[in-house]
Amino acid sequence: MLGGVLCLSQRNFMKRLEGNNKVHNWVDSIRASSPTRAKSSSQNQEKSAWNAYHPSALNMFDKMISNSKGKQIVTFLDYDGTLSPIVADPDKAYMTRKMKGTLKEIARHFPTAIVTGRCRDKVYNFVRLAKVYYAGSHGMDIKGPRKNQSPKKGNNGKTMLFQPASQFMPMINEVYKILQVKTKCVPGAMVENNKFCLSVHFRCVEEKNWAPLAEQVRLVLNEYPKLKLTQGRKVLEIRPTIQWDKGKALEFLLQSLGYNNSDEVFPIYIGDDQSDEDAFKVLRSRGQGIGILVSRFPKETNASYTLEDPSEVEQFLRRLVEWKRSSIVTTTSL
Ligand SMILES: O=P(O)(O)OC[C@H]1O[C@H](O[C@H]2O[C@H](CO)[C@@H](O)[C@H](O)[C@H]2O)[C@H](O)[C@@H](O)[C@@H]1O
Repeated sequence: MLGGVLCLSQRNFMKRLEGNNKVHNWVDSIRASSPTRAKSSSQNQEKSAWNAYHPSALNMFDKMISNSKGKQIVTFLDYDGTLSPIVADPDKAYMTRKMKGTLKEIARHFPTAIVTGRCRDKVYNFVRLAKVYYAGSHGMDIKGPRKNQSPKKGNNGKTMLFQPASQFMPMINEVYKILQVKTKCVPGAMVENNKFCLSVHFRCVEEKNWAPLAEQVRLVLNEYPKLKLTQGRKVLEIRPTIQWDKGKALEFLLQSLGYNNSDEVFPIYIGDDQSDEDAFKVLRSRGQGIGILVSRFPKETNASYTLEDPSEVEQFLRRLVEWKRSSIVTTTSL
């Protein structure tokens, strides 16, 4: 009996320890995903070493274009931190006017999809471009081209909806309500409902309260084994445990565009966050196109190239448009 009681308390102790470790790992990874380091000379060296493996996509533009020769470029763009700068209020993450104009041109010249953790409707309200395909909720809510539609024809207004996690919507709504109540006591905490996933925002929470907030999230998630947690830039993201992510969404969109197992396509995926790594991995394993990480700081990544911030993303996209325009002029004047 005594042995049994000891075992139980030992088990409880181990469980608590496991819980504490989980919370600390999440908090560490939130910290790592948004580094704010001042530039010292050793950090400059670290950055140069990193850039040797992940050079600037602006510097490598000509090489990249020559690799895409004869292939259809398709652009995949993350939203927050890629097309729009990171801001404290997620409802105010607007693109600059310049970015919006460039994005419009990109979508005119190349099949283009926005792949985001956001709710699809919300991101559409920020972007408002009909020619773009939208994959919201980390790819779990895709408004994309009709299967095997001819890629040359664009979306023609004909789209289809793919929602592989639709059965989780009631659960997500339930957890959203619970988390709203449970996180009320943490000043600055905010929960965002992204339809098939949730975001718990840490950006406006004092760092000393990060662990208590993460602990609230852990306690709620304990009751929902069919949901899992991932980390982003000062955010914890709660999603269904289905095998679906931005990488799968990218493959799905390529297939829908008629480029399944095709050599004729050159996908360019640009993103800044952990969730974009799934897409970079897919491109690497297919040996196709390029992944571009948006980051000012060295980070472990599966992307080949880098850009520092959304303003460099805009420059890169503009060069792509200019190159396309000039290649059209050259072809028509031949
Ligand atoms: O896949 P993404 O488009 O990058 O979406 C990921 C999360 O982006 C948003 O949060 C991030 O941007 C906010 C606005 O700049 C910022 O306040 C927050 O700290 C960042 O994590 C969005 O609000 C989340 O729902 C997305 O999961």
